[in-house]
Amino acid sequence: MTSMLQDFMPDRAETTLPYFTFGGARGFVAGRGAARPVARGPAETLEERVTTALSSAGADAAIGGALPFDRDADDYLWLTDRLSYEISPATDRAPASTVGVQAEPSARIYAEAVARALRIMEDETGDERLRKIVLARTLAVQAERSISLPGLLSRLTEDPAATAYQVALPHSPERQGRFLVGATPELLVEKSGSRVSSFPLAGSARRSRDPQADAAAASGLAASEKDRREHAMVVEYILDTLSPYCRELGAPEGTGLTSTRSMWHLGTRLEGVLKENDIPSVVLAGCLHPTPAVCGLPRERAAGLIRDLEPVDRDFYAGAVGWSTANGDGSWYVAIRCAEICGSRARLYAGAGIVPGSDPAAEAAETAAKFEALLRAFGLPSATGIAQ
Ligand SMILES: C=C(O[C@H]1C=CC=C(C(=O)O)[C@@H]1O)C(=O)O
Repeated sequence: MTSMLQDFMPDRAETTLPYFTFGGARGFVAGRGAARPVARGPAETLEERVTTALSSAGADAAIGGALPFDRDADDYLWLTDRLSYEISPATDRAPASTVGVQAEPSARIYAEAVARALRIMEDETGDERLRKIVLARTLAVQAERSISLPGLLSRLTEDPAATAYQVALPHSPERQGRFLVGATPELLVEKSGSRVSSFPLAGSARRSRDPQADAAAASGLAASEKDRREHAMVVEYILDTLSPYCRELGAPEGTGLTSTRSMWHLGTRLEGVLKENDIPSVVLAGCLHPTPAVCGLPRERAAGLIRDLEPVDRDFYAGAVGWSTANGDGSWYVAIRCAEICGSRARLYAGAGIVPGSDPAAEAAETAAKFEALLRAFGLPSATGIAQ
């Protein structure tokens, strides 16, 4: 049986799917041409593996793909001999007609896990105490037939505030032709020459179709002390992690409101100037991820608890996806608002940051709101997963 992955393996003609693709309404960057996999490994060895791969590559080559949530798990990157800039793959094709949606875990069980995390935070003292954890849940979608990736990606480009993406994931005997497809509003790190930037998001409110209710949701978020605390931890962590690489780094505009079609967020644009221009953007992404926007603080403590409290493995959700050219320039995004697609099955992921003062039911509702962009792209009702 021919897998979807085989359809775009290196030796085949440039046919359907690129190795990785990122873009929006204005166009796409895609990895094309001859390609080979970068040796796989954990975050610790990323720089060494990337340097080796690029040492034999041409000036137009690029590395792109996905870093998993777990820093000890193997990443999945491709070295392609060129990037191509393409117009959006506009298509009316519906992704698929869905036949079943199952919340895993249910919103109720998720809220219980949030309550447990809050109790842990309350009970702990000292520097190593848990200060923030991001807990996620999933929706398992079964479609009638194979899900159309161009159809899904095309629908995801409709929100100009997000970067739509599709990256190949490693396949196993049971799961051939897997992809991560999503539309993320969160830039992990971008490098252009000596300039580096990041746009961390944390702190959320669901948007409303009613303009008055929408404005109230925005001003409620801007005034929320809990959300500002949740956000500040991410900004501080990114500043601390990037500062050894930078001779200038700051947040010139401070923290403000930003929005996608379905969510309001607190966001802070960080801008810096690198000490060394040739550090690959993928290496910077490897240092930063997973930030407290998707993991927590302290990072290792939160990652361990996430493994205990979440019943479904995150795999590449909440990792990083992006591309890096031969001279190191490129863009890496936080892999959120996404679904893992494999044939006729999809698994949607959404998480929410928990800090002292969080309310379990409100966090469950927030994850439901974060599913909305993907649900809309699938043509499913936005209420799916709220009460399940
Ligand atoms: C973890 C996710 O969102 C992060 C990004 C923005 C706002 C977030 C929040 O308010 O909790 C999360 O930190 C997700 O969408 O799965």
